[in-house]
Amino acid sequence: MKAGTESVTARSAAVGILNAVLGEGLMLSQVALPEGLAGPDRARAERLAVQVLRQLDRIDRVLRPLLRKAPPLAVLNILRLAVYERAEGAAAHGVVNEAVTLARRGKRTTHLSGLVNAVLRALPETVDLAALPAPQMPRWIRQPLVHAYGREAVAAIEAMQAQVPPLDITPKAGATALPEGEGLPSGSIRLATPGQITLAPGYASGDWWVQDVAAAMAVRLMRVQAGERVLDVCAAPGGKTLQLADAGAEVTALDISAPRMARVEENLARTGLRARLVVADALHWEPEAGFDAILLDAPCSATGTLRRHPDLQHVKDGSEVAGLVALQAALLDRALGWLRPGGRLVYCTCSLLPAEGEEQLAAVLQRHPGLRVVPPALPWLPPEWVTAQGGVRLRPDYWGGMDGFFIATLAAQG
Ligand SMILES: C[S@@+](CC[C@H](N)C(=O)[O-])C[C@H]1O[C@@H](n2cnc3c(N)ncnc32)[C@H](O)[C@@H]1O
Repeated sequence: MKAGTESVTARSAAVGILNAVLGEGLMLSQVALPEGLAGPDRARAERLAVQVLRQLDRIDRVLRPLLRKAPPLAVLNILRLAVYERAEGAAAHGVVNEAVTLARRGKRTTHLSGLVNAVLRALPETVDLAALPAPQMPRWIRQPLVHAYGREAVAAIEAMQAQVPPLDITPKAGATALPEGEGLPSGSIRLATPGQITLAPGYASGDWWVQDVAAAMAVRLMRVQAGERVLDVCAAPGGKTLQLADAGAEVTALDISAPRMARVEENLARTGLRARLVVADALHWEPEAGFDAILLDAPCSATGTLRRHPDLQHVKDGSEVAGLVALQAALLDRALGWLRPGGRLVYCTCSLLPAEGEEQLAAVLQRHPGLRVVPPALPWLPPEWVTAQGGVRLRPDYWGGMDGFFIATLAAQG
């Protein structure tokens, strides 16, 4: 296959992804890529689509003055991709030619290939997306955040979300083979050049796993001791299960999804760690005995992961949040009943919304008067991250970028 054809294939798949996300409301993980798309083209197509989704508002600002009326979505997405590639420094003639070729090939776009040509030729010599205001989160996310954290914090979060996120890994205790990177204060490593993860030193030997620095903090806050009986309630795909097992705990990992649990199994096998796996609905399951510690990484809006999953803000509308908040409360109430006397429960969500964090904590304390918050005691944790209630609010603009998370440790009083 000629190089030109190859890149058109990746571009065409990228436009297909954009059409599915922005037209059909599919999450990126639900989009089926064309069969037979080669591995590198597949990766490139996904990367291009994610970058366009991350910069969508900026790209549309560049295009708007050049369009008299909005073209059909399939044409608009070809233009969006081309603008992104120009901003990345690709040569103008190559980008225009390939965009026009793409338009000509599509049944829904061929009649507008002339428009694609004209618009892209009218682009300024230099397309500088970074000079434009960072895209804003949709109202259902933005408004509660402005209210809770203020405009300045929200602007800092949005500026971070417009950037390509770094890749963090959690090293296994005693790991010998590690890729090059920056050691973060909490023990995670931020990779210098992520490249192809499966080829990085120590991947095959299971010396580490990919895990955002913020996600790893929930287990660090648990301060698990070797030999403790620990339950990981919503475990899959298992990054936190690995941490718990690596700390020497006797881990039971539970998840409602069998396919997702299969990934926990794979991760345990690669890293040589052990846990008992249970596929069950936590709202109906009952343990045989109480646990010393429980981690509840509850299902949530995932609004803390917009840096990595910019598709979410283009697909979701916030209508699921109330149901998720109710599910989190039900899971909390159930899991609290599985603690042995003196045990502790760490509740966390990768959400930025106070309803799934700070407010969820206030509500559980109200429902369980015997419960108290255990303040975090970790030397590297900046005190300003600790909330008035004793929870930890992690924001995407911290430490050069991390997932948004809320974490709180609960224990019975006395
Ligand atoms: C945020 S993810 C967990 C991520 C995981 N702790 C990790 O670190 O890799 C939430 C998980 O909750 C699971 N889940 C949702 N409802 C559940 C239920 N009723 N019982 C058990 N697991 C559930 C989902 O299948 C999903 O894997």
